[in-house]
Amino acid sequence: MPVERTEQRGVDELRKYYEVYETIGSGGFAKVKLGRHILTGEKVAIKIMNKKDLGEDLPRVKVEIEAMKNLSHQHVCRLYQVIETSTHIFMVLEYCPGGELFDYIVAKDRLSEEETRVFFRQIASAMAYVHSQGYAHRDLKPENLLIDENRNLKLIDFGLCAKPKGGLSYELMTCCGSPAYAAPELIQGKAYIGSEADVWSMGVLLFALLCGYLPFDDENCMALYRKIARGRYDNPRWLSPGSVLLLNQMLQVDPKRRLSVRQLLDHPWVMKDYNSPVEWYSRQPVYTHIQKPKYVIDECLNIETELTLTWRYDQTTATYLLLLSKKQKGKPVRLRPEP
Ligand SMILES: COc1cc(O)cc(Nc2ccc(C(=O)Nc3ccc4c(c3)C[NH2+]CC4)cc2)c1
Repeated sequence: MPVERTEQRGVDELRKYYEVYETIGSGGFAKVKLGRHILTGEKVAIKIMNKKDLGEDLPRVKVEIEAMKNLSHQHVCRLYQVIETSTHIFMVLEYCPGGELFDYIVAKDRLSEEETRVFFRQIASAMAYVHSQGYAHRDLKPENLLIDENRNLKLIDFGLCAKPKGGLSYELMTCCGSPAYAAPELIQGKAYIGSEADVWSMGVLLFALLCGYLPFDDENCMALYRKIARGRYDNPRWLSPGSVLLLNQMLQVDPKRRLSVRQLLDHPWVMKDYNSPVEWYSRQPVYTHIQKPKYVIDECLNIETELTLTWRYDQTTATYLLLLSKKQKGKPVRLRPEP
């Protein structure tokens, strides 16, 4: 079978369930296209990966898909369906029409402390949840935070996440993520704790939101590494004393002196104007097993069977989750009429 016909078969499988429109994002070995789920009419984002382009990145994709199957949270982009053919892997994801937080910051130059606090509380909520599930994200940056239709943030791209077998207190060695947001211990190749490295990245992100530029920056990679390892940066004059203090507590070179995510949740700066800690529990827990109603198979025998359904991330999962999403948005919960 010629390659192009095999490749076309891969895309045909996708088109059984989704209309596919323009490219809305691309990076590395994948591109993301806008799509529409035919059965429910709901818009989705479809991450398209050609296996022959993936090469040694294929394990990263598998890591991310497994992670996404265990993560369901109001500030984490939802995975609806995975379609794998001989040539492609398609990840059908929650659609976030506001695009990247990165572009939002650039468009506004920098954000006010009040607006930053709204976004930062959502980031802390997502990270506390991800850590509670035993994962470290390891690539936190404004490009990996999308804005949904209600101006809420959604964390994306778990391709570099880690779930140490012994739990998050176990040390990691892999150096990964984007240098400007990477913690000193990570870029120095030391053994590090994923959640502690994530807090450093959150500090760099908080600085970028409040200032509109990076605390550690240099075109030369080695010069950048030296600045991060030294941990010295200037606070612009418009930062409040509360912001300066919080940044200092997060951008501690020694990870043991750094704030934890849990300490962030009720930090005075985070609580200001809200007077309540960040809610990090998931409002949409992922039931790994959906309990079907018990059936009495045979009155005489009165055999009760519990049919449990596991998420297969197939068309059924996508249809169920997209109908649930429609219901949560107050839209009529019905399938689109046959064309
Ligand atoms: C877990 O979620 C993931 C994981 C992953 O590996 C990648 C993604 N990538 C996405 C990228 C973009 C979008 C998205 O919806 N982008 C989008 C949608 C609409 C518009 C834009 C971007 C930008 N211009 C305005 C219109 C969704 C997921 C997620």
